[in-house]
Amino acid sequence: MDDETAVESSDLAPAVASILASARERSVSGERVSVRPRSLPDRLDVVGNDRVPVIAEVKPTSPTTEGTRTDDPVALAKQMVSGGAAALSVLTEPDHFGGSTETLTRVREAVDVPVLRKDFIVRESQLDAVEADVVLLIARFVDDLPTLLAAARDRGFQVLVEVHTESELERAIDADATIIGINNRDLARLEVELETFERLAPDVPDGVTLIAESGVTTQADAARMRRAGADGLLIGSAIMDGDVEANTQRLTTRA
Ligand SMILES: O=C(O)c1ccccc1NCC(=O)[C@H](O)[C@H](O)COP(=O)(O)O
Repeated sequence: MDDETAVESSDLAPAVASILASARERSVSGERVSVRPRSLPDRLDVVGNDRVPVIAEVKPTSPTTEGTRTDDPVALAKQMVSGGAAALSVLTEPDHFGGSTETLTRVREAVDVPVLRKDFIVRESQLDAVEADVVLLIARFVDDLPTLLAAARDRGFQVLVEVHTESELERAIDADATIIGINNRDLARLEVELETFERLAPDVPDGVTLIAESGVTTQADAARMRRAGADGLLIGSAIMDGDVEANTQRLTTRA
């Protein structure tokens, strides 16, 4: 089964349209994986008793970041864990985020927390060859969400389904997603509004692990997302900018 979406490139920021086009075209080959994942929901629960449960993101660059961070991503990942990160996210998209699947594999070997593969997965074949504890499916880009979700689960992955609108959230719920991320970043204008999470979170059923994604830069932002119901916060730019361990320490400390 190969899965493509009907999303119009003209509705997306140019960088996102280009990433989506290459995700659809990138040839992927490799053996089917069978993952024994570290549990993301359990880890967020445990860490959330004492600290802000943060999924810290190894994100060397991005369409909205100036410059590229070139230090060893494995060293950065270890600093994130030392700083109190509950879990990690590793960008594997190469052209706009400076990521790679090799980096993900090295990071996952070097730490013992759950690791999310952050990429634009739109076809089942992209789920092969690379192990991770969690994979991301962006609802907007996946037409047949239940089928791709099942394909990921069949390989052992936990699945974070990302949404940005009410209708995408409905699709995620209908597909029985158990981990849902509400992305505060709009992929058309790349603008970030924390109100997005606050607006959608009340419609997420009990029992779903709910992640607030993007735009958290201060302890006050983190507290705001927790108050609105986030079980975990996905934070990239604010951690990658400067001293990664100190930034993680600050953002995982309750305000
Ligand atoms: O971060 C970007 O510039 C970006 C641009 C286009 C599509 C996706 C993008 N980011 C992906 C993410 O989901 C974020 O890296 C993640 O949520 C962390 O966000 P932040 O803390 O705001 O860096």
